[in-house]
Parts: sequence; structure tokens; C-alpha cells
Amino acid sequence: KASKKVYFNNPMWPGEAHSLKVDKVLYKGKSDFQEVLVFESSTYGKVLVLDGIVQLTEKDECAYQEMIAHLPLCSILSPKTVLVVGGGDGGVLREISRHTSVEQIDICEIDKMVIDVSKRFFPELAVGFEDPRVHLHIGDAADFLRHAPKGKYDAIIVDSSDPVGPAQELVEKPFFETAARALRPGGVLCNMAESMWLHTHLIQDMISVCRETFKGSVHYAWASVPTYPSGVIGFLICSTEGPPVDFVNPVNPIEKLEGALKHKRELRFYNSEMHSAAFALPSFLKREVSSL
Ligand SMILES: NCCCN[C@H]1CC[C@H](N)CC1
Repeated sequence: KASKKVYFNNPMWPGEAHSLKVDKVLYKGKSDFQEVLVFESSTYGKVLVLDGIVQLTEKDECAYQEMIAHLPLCSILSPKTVLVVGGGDGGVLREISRHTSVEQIDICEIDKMVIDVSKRFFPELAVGFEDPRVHLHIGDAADFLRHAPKGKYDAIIVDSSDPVGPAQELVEKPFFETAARALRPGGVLCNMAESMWLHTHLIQDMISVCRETFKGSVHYAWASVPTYPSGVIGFLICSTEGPPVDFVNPVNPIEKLEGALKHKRELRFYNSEMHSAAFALPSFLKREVSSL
């Protein structure tokens, strides 16, 4: 019976378990921060698992990586400097690189093993590291942001794992305050914001903190990702107060902004209709989370 208990006791989704058929285990390791597993699934391609939690699969990673990158970057005029917090698999970098206006991409990933494993088993994501605009920093992002120049970034994308373990501090007020300080006026933060079906308390807490910290706007968006718990994942899009001309409506991208995307035909999930639709929220969420 012990095996049954092990499957159903993740505090992020108690009583719930998700399974994919494993054809072959390709890598098993343990870094200073977490256990790393890569396996070939029978129907979702290769899968990256950290501490027993699915991070991405080749089949559905496009939904998450494209939305977390293009929701913020298609909401502001010609983003130039972008910071990625986490994102060690390189998928978000691949997406940011499509924006021709971007001149500098900093990335701060705490676990080098994730980068090395992605380069070895997920070249179609790790390709993001090959862009010459990318500057890689290995370390704690909260620390990195505390030392970042005030107002340096047009956009900060927090591509984190769940807030248990290394990513715990990335949902707390001090982190959001350092992110707001590092953004220019009218700059935008987009961070992973869990599931509307499972985490409305956490979403409420994050939105309350963000409304205090970001004087521009705070919006919640979501996308379908079949291999994430409850099959959806949310995004919190926050902007610092700034000249209105600099921050277009985060819900409806300006068509020409989308036009600034290189290799648009490679996009498998994002488009301007999905961008706008992502901000449409179910009634239970609007009821359970105030100010949505
Ligand atoms: N860059 C890979 C996605 C990392 N994002 C998280 C993975 C684990 C999920 N429970 C929540 C999103």
C-alpha cells in the first residue's frame, strides 16, 4: 500500500496523481537542488521530471513556453532587455529570441544540471541558449535581482517550478519587490501562476501581493497544458506604472507587435486570438479571487 501513498501525497495536489507510460528511462540524476529524471514516454515524446513533478514534455511544451513568453512580450512596445528567472531548459529563451526588437536576454537559473540535461536530451528547447543575445547566470535569482540596476529590464519572465523547494521564494513579496524595482516604468512581469482548479488560495495571495507591488496593472491568464496537474497552467502578468504609450493593453496584442515575431510559422500554440482568449476567466475563479 506504501506505493499508493507515495503517488497521492504531493501537497500541491493532494489525492491526485498523473501518469505517463514510460518506454525508456534516459537519465536519472540528483543535483544540489533536486532529483532530475528524463524518460521517453510512449505518447508525449521525451519528458523532463524534477523531484517527481513533470516540467515539460516534447508534445505539449509549446503551450507553456510560447504563452509565458509572448503574453508579456506582445503586450509592450518593442521590448529590448529581458530577464528570465529559471527557464533552464531553454524553451522560453527559444521563444524570446523570436522578438526582433530584443537586444539582451539575461537568464538566471539556479540548477546547472537542468541546463546540461536539456542540452543533451531536449535540443529543440536548449536551442534557446545558442542565441548570441543570451547571457547565462547560474545562481539564485532573488539575489541576482537584488543586484540588478534599477529599471534595467523591459520584461521579466519567471519560468519556475512549483513553489516547494528551490522555487519557494519566487512567490513571496520580497521577490516581487525586487522584480518591480528591476523593471523600467511600464515594464512587465510574467510569472507561472499554477492552476485555477487547484490553487485559488495561492493565486489570491500572489495577486494581493502583486497589486500592492505593481502600480500598473495585474492580469491573470491561462493555457491548456495536458501534462500539468488539472491540465491547465496560469500566468500572472503585472506591469509597473509607466507612460501609457509604453504599455499597450496586455489583453490584446497590437497586431504589428505579433508581426515583430520571427519564424511565426514555427509557433504551435500562440497567436493573437489565443493571446486575448487567455485572459477570459471562468466564473468560479472571478468569484474566488477578488479583483479578477
Ligand atoms: N520550463 C518548464 C516549465 C516549468 N514550469 C512548471 C513546471 C511544473 C508545473 N507543475 C508548473 C509549471
